[in-house]
Amino acid sequence: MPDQLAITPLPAAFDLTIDDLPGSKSLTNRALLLAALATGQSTLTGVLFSDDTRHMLDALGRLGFALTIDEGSRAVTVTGQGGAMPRPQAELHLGNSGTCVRSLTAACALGEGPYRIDGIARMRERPIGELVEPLRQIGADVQYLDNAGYPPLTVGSRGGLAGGELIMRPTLSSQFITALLMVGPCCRAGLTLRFEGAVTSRPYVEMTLSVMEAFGARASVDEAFTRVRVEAGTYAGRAYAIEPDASNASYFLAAAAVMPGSRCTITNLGKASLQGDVGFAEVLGQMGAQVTMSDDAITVASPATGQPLRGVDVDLNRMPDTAQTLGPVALFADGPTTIRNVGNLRVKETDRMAALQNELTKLGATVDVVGDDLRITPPGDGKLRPTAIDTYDDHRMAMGFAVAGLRSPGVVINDPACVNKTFPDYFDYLDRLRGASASPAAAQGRMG
Ligand SMILES: O=C(O)C1=C[C@@H](OP(=O)(O)O)[C@@H](O)[C@H](O)C1
Ligand SMILES: C=C(OP(=O)(O)O)C(=O)O
Repeated sequence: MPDQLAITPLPAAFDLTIDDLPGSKSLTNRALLLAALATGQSTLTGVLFSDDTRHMLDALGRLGFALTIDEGSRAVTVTGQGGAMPRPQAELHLGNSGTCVRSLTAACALGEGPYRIDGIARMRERPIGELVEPLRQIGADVQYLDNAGYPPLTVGSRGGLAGGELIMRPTLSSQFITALLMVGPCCRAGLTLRFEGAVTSRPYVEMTLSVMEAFGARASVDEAFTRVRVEAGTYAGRAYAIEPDASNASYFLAAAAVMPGSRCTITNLGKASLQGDVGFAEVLGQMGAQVTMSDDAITVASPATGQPLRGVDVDLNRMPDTAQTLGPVALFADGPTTIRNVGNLRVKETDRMAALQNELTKLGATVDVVGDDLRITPPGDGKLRPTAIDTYDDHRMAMGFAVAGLRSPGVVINDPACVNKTFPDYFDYLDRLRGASASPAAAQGRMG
């Protein structure tokens, strides 16, 4: 990919159905790890192949699990070892993948070790202490190799994890809870987590429990979501189909919302999804976009003729990865947009609060960060300033800001290859909108 990619505005409205969106990163990495912890073989279909999932595949290989990878048909077969780690030691390099670093730190605590876990420079700035402390309490030996509370680290245990009950105060990332839950069945006494306070990014924890149950775990949650109990037991290998990635669907749905007269449908994703990010379509709906969602399809069309997008005041704690989709959409609204309760954006691929503020400001918006909230006021004259967008090695900066360039001239994406983290073919999919922008349905302005 080039160092910079100019996004040219679409020539006309588009009408497009995407029925082959690549698989979910979150589901792929959960299913791969649970398949490895299970007894017997699992075949996963709809697998995402991107940097983050290649790190998981590579790690499982280094840990000694047998994998058969068929990238062409998006399938992976994993031979599980019933909760055992085939190799007693390994070195894992996990890039900037939070899902890998957190879940593999917990899983490696099942083996003797030491297993060494590390990532790129940014990963060494992403905290992990809120996972390490509870892991130590249930029998893991974790040593920080550089800075306390951050990778790199080594992990292992003498004879596995005891389990029992853990009190969890609010964490910066739900991935710590996910990591603990996934090893829950392999703990001698099972695992009970008691949450003191709200669980951040909660739909991801619910997703974890759903995938665990699909692989045969027994788990229960109370109605108020203050206690989760996972029984000791064994995961069972199975065939598992991975859904398309809902976070990555958000960019195409956003494009339909901002491009007058346009419509986009994503299939195999809808109300029945395990991914909280399907809720982003409803945020576009609150802004005035026309939204329909069935069990297995989502359609978003721009507001009815003559209606502008409205600014919105929304809590995105349940779907933080969509903040970088909403930010650029907010530029086209008729008033300010407030994104609330997203403080943990500061510890993701980059400091996403700062990155959003910098780049939206370059495009002409006024952006105020107040505590864990972001307030975005679009340019007063309604026109975006042509500019090169810095992406901070963060795939979602590239993907989200490219949407603005579909409507407004002069948007250039720096380092577009950063999309490889979760969506290597992103710009090819974006070109499909261009291809569909002269389609007869769109040209007739069917969406009003
Ligand atoms: O569990 C997961 O698969 C994820 C959880 C979220 O992280 P946080 O819980 O840190 O918000 C999300 O941002 C990330 O992309 C994937
Ligand atoms: C935050 C993200 O990734 P992770 O935490 O898994 O590195 C993301 O994909 O937006």
